[in-house]
Amino acid sequence: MLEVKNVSLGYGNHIVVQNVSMRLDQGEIGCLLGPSGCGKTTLLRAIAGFEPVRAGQIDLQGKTVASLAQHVPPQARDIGMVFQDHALFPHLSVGDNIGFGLHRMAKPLRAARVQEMLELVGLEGMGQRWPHELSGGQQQRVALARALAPRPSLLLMDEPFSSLDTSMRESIAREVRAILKQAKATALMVTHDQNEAFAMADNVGVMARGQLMQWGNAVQVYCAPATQDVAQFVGDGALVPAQATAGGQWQTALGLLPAGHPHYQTAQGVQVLLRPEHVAVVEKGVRAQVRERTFRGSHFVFELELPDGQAVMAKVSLNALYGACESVQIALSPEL
Ligand SMILES: Nc1ncnc2c1ncn2[C@@H]1O[C@H](COP(=O)(O)OP(=O)(O)OP(=O)(O)O)[C@@H](O)[C@H]1O
Repeated sequence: MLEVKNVSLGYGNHIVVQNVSMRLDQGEIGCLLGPSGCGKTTLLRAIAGFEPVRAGQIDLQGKTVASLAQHVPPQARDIGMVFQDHALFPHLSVGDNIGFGLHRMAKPLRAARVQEMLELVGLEGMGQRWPHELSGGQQQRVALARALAPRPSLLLMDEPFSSLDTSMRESIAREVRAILKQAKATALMVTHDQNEAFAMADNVGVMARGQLMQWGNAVQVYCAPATQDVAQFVGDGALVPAQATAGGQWQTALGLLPAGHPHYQTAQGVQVLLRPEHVAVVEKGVRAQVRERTFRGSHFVFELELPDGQAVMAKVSLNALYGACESVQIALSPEL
């Protein structure tokens, strides 16, 4: 459906996306996730046709739409777009916003399609309203309906929930996922919010410094980060020094980890990833000082410091009443 092959992109003399390859199958939802400035939006814009490629090629439905030799303009790519700020037309009703891209359709067919889209996004009976009469989440659903109405072969979404309240984003992302699945749409979203990406995507692409570091489902990306950048960007945790044992395991300050535990060759030697759930507060273990305690609803996450200054994090039950600066004993979780 969408295939990006060894694509590099840039502005002036500056290359900002390097040798990225990825594919989305029909009906699949992908998310590009990464820190600010890593090149996510530039890649999305190139897929839409707003940026030329510097190397590589982009295929849509088996046809090359971008390469050094070819550039199909955005309007000829059969792509729908949803932007950060919804970009609804304030002087058009909700129904006319949704029908905007359907001008070539006969009027009755167009009205029927608008009705169908209103139902799809759960806004039946709101076609006559003005955009300003809707909540932020409802406006976002109108933007989605407008983008999906012409049945584009690919939907691109650039930070579509960033103007919404943080507490709403994850639930809206889940809602939008259900709508996209019902419409059997193929979609690619850009976000820097991992909860949003995990709630929305079949596969997540993690970018750092212009490169796609990993493309996989949420569990793969969280449990087996392909690179140090992915380990640090996705989820909580700390990278701690480790030495290989004769048996192929990893020796750390907290004990032995299995050979397959996520580990990375860094400038400081091999480091292993310790997620908060990998570390437990115990009665007898290694002494550590609590630096900070964050409430996470079902548990606390403690930020701890070992005697050598190494930082680690631990997932701790709510009945643990330790506070900042207190000393605790920690060990690797028995589940490891
Ligand atoms: N029009 C432009 N001209 C020159 N440089 C640009 C332009 N747009 C983006 N850049 C640069 O390209 C790099 C990638 O930007 P891009 O917007 O793709 O990142 P991003 O990952 O989407 O970031 P954010 O999450 O902050 O939107 C950045 O270093 C940025 O400064």
